[in-house]
Amino acid sequence: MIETDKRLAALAAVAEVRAGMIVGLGTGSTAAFAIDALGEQVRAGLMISAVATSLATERHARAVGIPLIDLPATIDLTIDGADEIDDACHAIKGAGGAMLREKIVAAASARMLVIADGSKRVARIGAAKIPVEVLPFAEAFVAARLADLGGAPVLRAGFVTDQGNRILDCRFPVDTDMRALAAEIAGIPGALGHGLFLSEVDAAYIASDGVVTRLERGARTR
Ligand SMILES: O=C[C@H](O)[C@H](O)[C@H](O)COP(=O)(O)O
Repeated sequence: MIETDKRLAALAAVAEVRAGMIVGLGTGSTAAFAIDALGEQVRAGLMISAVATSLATERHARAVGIPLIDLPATIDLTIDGADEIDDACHAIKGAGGAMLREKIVAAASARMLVIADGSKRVARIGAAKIPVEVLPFAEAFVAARLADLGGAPVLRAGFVTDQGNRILDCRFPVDTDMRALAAEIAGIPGALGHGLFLSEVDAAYIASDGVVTRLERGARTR
């Protein structure tokens, strides 16, 4: 059922893709449904080009025939999954370790859509692990700073990002001010990116028991 919901959410987002667009392709099991659907449309004649947010997505996109380009200055529309999303379209991403490239692609995008099954929808983000990508040289230093912030960082064992870096998974107290936290993490030298997406997501398609709900963010803040 969850797989059906992931697919339905993905199809709803893919319906926003128009000919000629540059599309950002997310990473993960939900984004994979969007890549499959777009690949089908490309093979049927839809002209788009795409930017991949991970090496896995790059391989998948090539396999289904979607033409890929390097990151341009502007992307028209990005479709990506999330680990948690609230009704204001604040999200946590990065369970698959791709959040650094995902954040760059999101920032370059005129519009970003999150797709998810209903298990990802929460009243307030923060229960999911918040991953922080760290330069290996700076691992102990960044871990200590994250611990000072209350994040109880844990190294993701055996995992190396597409950029050759490590991930520290953090859990912060539930009442943490996420916007202040995002700024604090961004200010730690050696912390290269994190999974808090507080301003990037414009809308979300969330499917539960076969019904797709669309969440639309208010005024864009960036
Ligand atoms: O690094 C991984 C990405 O942020 C994914 O988009 C996120 O973890 C959701 O993945 P899934 O759709 O597999 O739950």
